[in-house]
Amino acid sequence: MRRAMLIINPSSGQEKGLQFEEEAVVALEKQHDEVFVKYTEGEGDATRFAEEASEHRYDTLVSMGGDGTINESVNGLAEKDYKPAFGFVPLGTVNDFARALEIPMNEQRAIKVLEQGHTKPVDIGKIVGERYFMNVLAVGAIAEATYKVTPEQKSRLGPLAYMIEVARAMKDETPFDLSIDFDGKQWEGKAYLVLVALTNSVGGIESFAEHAEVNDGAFHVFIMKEFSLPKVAKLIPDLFRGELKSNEQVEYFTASDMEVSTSLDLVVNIDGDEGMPLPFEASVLHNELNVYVPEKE
Ligand SMILES: Nc1ncnc2c1ncn2[C@@H]1O[C@H](COP(=O)(O)OP(=O)(O)OP(=O)(O)O)[C@@H](O)[C@H]1O
Repeated sequence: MRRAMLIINPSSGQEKGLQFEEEAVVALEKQHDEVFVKYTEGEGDATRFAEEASEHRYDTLVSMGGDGTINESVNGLAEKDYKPAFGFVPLGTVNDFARALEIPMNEQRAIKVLEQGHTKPVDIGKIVGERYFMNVLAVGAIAEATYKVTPEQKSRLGPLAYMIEVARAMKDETPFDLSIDFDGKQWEGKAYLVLVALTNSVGGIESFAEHAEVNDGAFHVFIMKEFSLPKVAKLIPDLFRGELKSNEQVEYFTASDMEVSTSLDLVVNIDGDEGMPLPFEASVLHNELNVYVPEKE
């Protein structure tokens, strides 16, 4: 008897979830005897539903929503003794996790991926003692600028809305003292921004950490060091060419475990949402979840 749970956030992606409910149920019924649908009403619901799916040993958990809903679902599954296979239909603005896994942005095609039933093991990030994440951690006032993006800007401009706020913040930014202990080594220096990417796609830009694989067991750490104006101009072309890690304004390394502290009162941004004050410790949970992905020919 195979059972699937389908979590829908009815408010995600301009309320597209309910529109695709029936199609998703029909797709899941191809490989499951029973499909239970749960609707979120607010923060924490997707986590609770995912915990329930793990506790009651569902074979599959599927979430339809934006990165917020997917993140909450992953938080309900990570490090549980029993974990259902996890699938999702991206309905958000940025959908970094979907981009990294090559899950189509088109809802019907994403639902087809569930029907094919092909899964692969994927890494998850853990902020020790706090929570889990799938895409990226960011530290610096530039990262904090992303909180200023309103839902209206997001639906009007998409990922560009974030870039505009970041560009605004860069104008009057000052560097901070940063210290990262990682895998028995240490990096110390002045920085404007630190990004810890678990996948290639950051802020909707798939070339950000082009070489990152979803299950390489590594964080890809990018530190934007003190920059001089003529040189900073090269950051943008390098970013879109997938060469950010070799830019001379950027320090790059990989790590599987790291502790990050700074001189300023900064808060870590976790997958686009405000997290907790520094310092924090993060580690990679290698091959933590089995996720539905398109089958490669
Ligand atoms: N029924 C609901 N009505 C309103 N908000 C909800 C409901 N259920 C969950 N939420 C809230 O929705 C948020 C998650 O939204 P999510 O990120 O999935 O979609 P989105 O905002 O459309 O996507 P994105 O952030 O990528 O644009 C959570 O903060 C959660 O509390």
